[in-house]
Amino acid sequence: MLTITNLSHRYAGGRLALDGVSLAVAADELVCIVGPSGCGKSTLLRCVAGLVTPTAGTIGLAGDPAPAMVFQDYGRSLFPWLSVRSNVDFPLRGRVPRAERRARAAEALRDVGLPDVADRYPWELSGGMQQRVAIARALVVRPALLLMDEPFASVDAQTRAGLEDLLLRVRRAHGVTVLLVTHDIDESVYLGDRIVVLSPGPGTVVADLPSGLPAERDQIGTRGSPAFAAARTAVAKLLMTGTEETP
Ligand SMILES: Nc1ncnc2c1ncn2[C@@H]1O[C@H](COP(=O)(O)OP(=O)(O)OP(=O)(O)O)[C@@H](O)[C@H]1O
Repeated sequence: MLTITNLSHRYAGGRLALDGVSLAVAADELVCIVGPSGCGKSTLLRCVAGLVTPTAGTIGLAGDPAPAMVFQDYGRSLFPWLSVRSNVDFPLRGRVPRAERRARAAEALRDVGLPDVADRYPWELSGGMQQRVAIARALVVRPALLLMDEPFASVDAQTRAGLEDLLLRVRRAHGVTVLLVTHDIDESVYLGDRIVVLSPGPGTVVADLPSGLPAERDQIGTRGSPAFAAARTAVAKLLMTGTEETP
């Protein structure tokens, strides 16, 4: 689905943000990227989204999946002057007739568990609900690839757990491939089929680990399991030392 090869990016000011990152994501996989602040996680996602043109390396997207992106800051990514319905169907404007746009927005809002808020405005909703609207807006284009940049970092812990489970349900229901950036080790293990650990900036891939967890996850059982503890410890060590553990 996605093949990133030797990707490097230097911003105009001269700062090297990424240094030779290679990474492949198969169809239907959910891959989490973790790394210290400033290591280039957002830059990597922006390169894949086409928002930033990397200075070196290649990004291959099989089948032209036209990725959709969800940002951390839902407060700034939703349009406050548009209703929830209009926010969600916005990416379809000019591409899809109005009636179908409306139907698809309603379907996306049902997918994120918000069937009754179409006529409300984003500022009338809680932070967690707003982020669900942002996810619905990403789903409305039926993306094969969903890019998520710290999507749950701005909500409280309980809302966050709900949104994590929502993402796991949605990716299964829609067979969507997900590349998700987080600085939260536990979240990367709970959500990921694989966890890619980046070094301090400029980011390079330190390790690419399978989570080792069964596909079915739940907040209590999974997080309390020995496999979860083992994966969390492995990722934490890699983040602290920046090197792979020798057996
Ligand atoms: N538009 C820009 N112009 C110049 N430098 C930038 C720009 N955006 C990011 N950088 C720099 O590139 C480096 C990587 O930034 P990036 O936001 O990708 O890291 P990150 O891992 O996502 O950080 P965080 O976890 O703190 O969000 C940082 O040193 C940052 O200051």
